Amino acid sequence: MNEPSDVETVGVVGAGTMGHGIAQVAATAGYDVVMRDVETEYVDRGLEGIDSSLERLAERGALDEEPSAIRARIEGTTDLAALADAGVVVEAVIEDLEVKRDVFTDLDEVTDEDAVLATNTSTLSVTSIASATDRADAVVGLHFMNPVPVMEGVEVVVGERTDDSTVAFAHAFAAELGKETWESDDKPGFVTNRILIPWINEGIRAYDEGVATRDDVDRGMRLGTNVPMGPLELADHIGLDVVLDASRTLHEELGDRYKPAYLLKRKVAAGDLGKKTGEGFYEHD
Ligand SMILES: NC(=O)c1ccc[n+]([C@@H]2O[C@H](COP(=O)([O-])OP(=O)(O)OC[C@H]3O[C@@H](n4cnc5c(N)ncnc54)[C@H](O)[C@@H]3O)[C@@H](O)[C@H]2O)c1
Repeated sequence: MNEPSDVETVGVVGAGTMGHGIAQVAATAGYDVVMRDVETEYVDRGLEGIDSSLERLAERGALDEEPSAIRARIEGTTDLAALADAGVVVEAVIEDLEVKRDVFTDLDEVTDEDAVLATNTSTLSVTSIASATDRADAVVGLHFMNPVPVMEGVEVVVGERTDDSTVAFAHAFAAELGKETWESDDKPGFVTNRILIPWINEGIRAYDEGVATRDDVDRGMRLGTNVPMGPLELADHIGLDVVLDASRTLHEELGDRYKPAYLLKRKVAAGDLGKKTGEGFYEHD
């Protein structure tokens, strides 16, 4: 098993909202990073996201290095074999168990046997993902929060077969990235999404059922409970498709109190996914 301090290269699979954020914080912490997505277009979009985030952080004086120096440590690719030298790989592809299991089977083949394989899943079973490999002891959940460069916490999720040394690695690696951690057993939604997802769905229902306007649902929760974002703003920020996938898993595993809101399903069916498509509950530039 690797120690985070021995790791030189971090692999990231998926260059979307979370993947490119994870690549950015790993490079900022000094690691070389290989970020892989399925199409060049998605890789390029992820790299552009990193460029603009690094520029913003530099303007605020939040970086110890020039953005270009950090950026030079990140290689974007569509080639899975480019992850061969990674000491740890964090998977952040879409929230679909079969897609994630396929990715882990591939990672098991291409990476060194000492490499730790982590999943950023929001709600899926780490144990089911790990069982697609021959190294379930070295598979762990590393659940980063969005936006990754800003949020301080990472949830470490312990699967049925995750070895204690892998859990220790996960905490230490997150600390190397400047994050604080907490630990959750491999139960649907872990700590955060088990509680957050029904909160978001209830906010969508309150809006849909005319309890208050969109803005007042969010304003009410911001001003009334001191959260930084109301449920509808937060849903746009996360991605309505991601919220719906998480809701469906929780509903399936935990019953009716986790049923996805009707309006959430309608927005996703219309392709209005929030910030990433420019329209969700709000319009975004
Ligand atoms: N968005 C959030 O707020 C948030 C927070 C925590 C965790 N997560 C979890 O992180 C994961 C990614 O979510 P996201 O919001 O970044 O989604 P996203 O849709 O922004 O990005 C997913 C990316 O994965 C890529 N992809 C799909 N199959 C792939 C494959 N086989 N190999 C490589 N890339 C592949 C897609 O092309 C896309 O670019 C999900 O499991 C999600 O539940 C999301």
